[in-house]
Amino acid sequence: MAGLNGDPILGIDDKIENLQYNNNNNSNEAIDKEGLVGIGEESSTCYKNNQGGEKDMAGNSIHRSGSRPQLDLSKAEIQGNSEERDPTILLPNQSDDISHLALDIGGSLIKLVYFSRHEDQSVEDKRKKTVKERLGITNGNRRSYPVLGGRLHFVKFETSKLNECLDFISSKQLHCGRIDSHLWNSEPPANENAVIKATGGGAYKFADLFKERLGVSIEKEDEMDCLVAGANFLLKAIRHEAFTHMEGHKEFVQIDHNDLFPYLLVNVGSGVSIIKVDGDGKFQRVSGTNVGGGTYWGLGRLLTKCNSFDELLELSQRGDNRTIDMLVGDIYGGMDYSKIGLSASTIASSFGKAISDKKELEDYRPEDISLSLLRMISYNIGQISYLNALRFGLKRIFFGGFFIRGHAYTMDTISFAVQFWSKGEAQAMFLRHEGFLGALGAFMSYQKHGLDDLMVHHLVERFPMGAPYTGGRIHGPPLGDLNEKISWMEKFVQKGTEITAPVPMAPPGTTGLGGFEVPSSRGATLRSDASALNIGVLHLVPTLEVFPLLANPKMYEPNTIDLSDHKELEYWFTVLSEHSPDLVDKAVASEGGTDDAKRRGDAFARAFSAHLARLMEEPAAYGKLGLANLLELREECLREFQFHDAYRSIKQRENEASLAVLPDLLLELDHMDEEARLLTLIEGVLAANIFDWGSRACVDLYHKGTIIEIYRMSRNKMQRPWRVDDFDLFKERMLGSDGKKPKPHKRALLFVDNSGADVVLGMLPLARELLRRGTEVVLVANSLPALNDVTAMELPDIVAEAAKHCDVLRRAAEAGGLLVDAMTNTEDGSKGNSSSVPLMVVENGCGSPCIDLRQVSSELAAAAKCADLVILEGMGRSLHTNFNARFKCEALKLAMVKNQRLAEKLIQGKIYDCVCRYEPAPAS
Ligand SMILES: CC(C)(COP(=O)(O)O)[C@@H](O)C(=O)NCCC(=O)O
Ligand SMILES: [Mn+2]
Repeated sequence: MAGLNGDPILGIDDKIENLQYNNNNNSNEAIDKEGLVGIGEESSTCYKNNQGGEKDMAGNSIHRSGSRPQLDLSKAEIQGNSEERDPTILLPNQSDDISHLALDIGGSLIKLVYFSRHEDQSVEDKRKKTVKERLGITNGNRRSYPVLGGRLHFVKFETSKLNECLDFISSKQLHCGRIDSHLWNSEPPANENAVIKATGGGAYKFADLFKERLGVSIEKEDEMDCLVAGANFLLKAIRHEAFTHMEGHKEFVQIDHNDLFPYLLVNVGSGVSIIKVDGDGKFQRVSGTNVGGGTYWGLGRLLTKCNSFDELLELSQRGDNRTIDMLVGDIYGGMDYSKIGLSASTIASSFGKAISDKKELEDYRPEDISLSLLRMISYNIGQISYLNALRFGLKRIFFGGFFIRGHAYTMDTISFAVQFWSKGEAQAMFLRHEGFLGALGAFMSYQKHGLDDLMVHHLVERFPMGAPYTGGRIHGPPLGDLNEKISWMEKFVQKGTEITAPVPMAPPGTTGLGGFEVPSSRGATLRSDASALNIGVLHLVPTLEVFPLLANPKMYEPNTIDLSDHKELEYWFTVLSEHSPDLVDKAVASEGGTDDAKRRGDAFARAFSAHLARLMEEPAAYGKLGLANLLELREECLREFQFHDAYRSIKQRENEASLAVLPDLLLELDHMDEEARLLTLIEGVLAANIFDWGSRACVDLYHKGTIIEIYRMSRNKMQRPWRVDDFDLFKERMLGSDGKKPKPHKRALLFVDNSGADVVLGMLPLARELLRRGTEVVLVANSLPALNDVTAMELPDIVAEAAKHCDVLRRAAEAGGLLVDAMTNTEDGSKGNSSSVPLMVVENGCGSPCIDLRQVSSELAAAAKCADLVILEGMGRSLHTNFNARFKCEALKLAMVKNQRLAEKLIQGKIYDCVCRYEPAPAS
């Protein structure tokens, strides 16, 4: 390569000589390697009209309790522009004492949904103020009320342990109706009139106890109303909520919000309710059956002497129902009854063999009895549901309720029945939050906290981080503060127990043949406590938006690597596990290496490995799992244990080193002609992407040489053609052909990646080139630290340093409001050079090495509106995610592949190969 290949760049060696990662000089060759009542008997049909009023079948009004406390709307005013979408509504007379806790108190479980408000940690720094002014964002589309940023938590307790639940509510002061988390530590406020919404039989049964213990009144909400409200909310607002389950295979179904109604909701509790849902608050209980979960558990207990529902389910796993059920083959001498499409293994009569067997109850294995019962009840529910779907011409049936509890075999059996009877016309679907439908619905009944308006992109589901977690079970409620978390971890370690998820049980030897056909996932993924884990914590971030430049947001899938392939999951699991000790070292060092930091580091390592193990066991536990989620999990977990920036000092060191050589690089670039310069700039971005502390291969390299040695080697390896090389196309767009000068881009969004050389010697010079051509440049950086990625908070200082050496950058930074101090210092107070195109920095809304463009910050969304070029840089942002993303404008994806397996898989290349993918704007 011309220009920087040889010596000029060597001239800067001496300036950063001391900035070695390690004093080993043998570096030169290194780069070449590498969640009922027995409703069935209840028959009242309730139809709620559009206005929210309810009538029974005779048309009588049903009392629906008013919601207290309510919002004080007096003196309410819209802040900012009332024309604007979702303006902020100021409620000056409203205190925050709105209860944000709701319960579903069932016969066996208490489900609790509560909301905790984020402590607003966002700092309105100078950069944000200026960016907001420049982009015309008045409040970032943030509705400070009624929807508040915070977290929605899902917790459950056994009803027999009601006292634990009351202690939990009390310890978190959830009954006080306060939403400010910091108040949890202060004196509980008076709550004489406090009301908690609750549904389920226990809302009646235990109302006095709640008053006695917590001083709160229980306001009962209708169970059906709640189920439907909860289901509608989930289906509209939660990504990957619904899934099908056939032959052990779980597949998420994306429901189109505009095409959700009508559907059939089958709630399988003790009894079964079948509800036709036509819209929000519009539903009818069209049928039900008294043969439900209570029947399975009741009969099962009598017949097997089991002590719990879970035990009974576990027994079924090892059962063989052929010993009890009468099969078609038993009647037809082992033959199929093919004329009417029944195979020999079809159950002709559940428990039918028991009539002819001359055996007593003791002669049957409890395992076989349990399986036979489970199949009988599941098939029956599936069949009745299908018949009701047929009655109303419905294709979609959602199953929920305590009987399902994420049990693979139950779901398979129900699915099979629906499919068999409908001949594939109707589809059985299940809900990840199925256990929490009622509680969520009760929560929704608090009038106007605005949750019903939330959209998928406002909710980020995260792994339940803080709960004591062992053996694949979450033990009790989530832990509140850090000390609780750590001390739990320590206690756990003292007990000498390993924190690992349970090893999935081996499929039983007997096959249990004898269904319509044989559901193949039988027991293989049975978890005694499955429903407790299938959900995360929902982070409500009302400011998030869909990136406006996505060509097709509905089809957009951020992840390139599909982790539903188990081999792939295993590989990345190993990569992340092996990286963990090094990460812990860095994290502990970043906090001064104190004993407290060490304890936290230890706790982090255990919590992270437990989460990884859990996901290995059930990858779809929290919805569809991609590599980006795993990488984000790691960062979230670090933050959970209060490691806010593990690579802080490394980033500083690399920034300093790179800023020291920047002037020489700029000088060199300025001596090149346009074409050579553009090539050198792109090479520079690709080469500097090698400074990646998340890649094992790269970290190994850093132990072998200085920053500059590595940088130089990397540049020397930049021979074209790169493995993906669209440079010529990009060049033509930038410089033109046949003497024709193309119009410069109006605004370019540069998604920057790592600190140090990556941003300073790679992306900033490229930004400078664009600025020079009259293109506005927006540097898009992370909101929170992740590995050694540069953040939007850090970037203005880096730009300011660089601007000291470069007029183009200085003028643009001034025009973009980045050099605020510099501007206020100018004598006439003029806002920089008005003729310069601005350079801005905006945050992307994430804290991960990857980016999911369905959920970005409002400032990025605003900045994107008039952009015509998107440049994504780095492996996380342009390969792990967004490699296949299509935009409404031109896009350039630049990265060095620093992982052999990814190189092979994605670009049929090898480690350190480069990607320069240019995609012109689609024809409009
Ligand atoms: C975490 C990363 C995506 C960061 O890469 P970057 O976006 O900084 O280019 C990358 O380092 C990575 O995929 N690391 C894990 C694979 C490995 O160690 O080989
Ligand atoms: Mn990075």
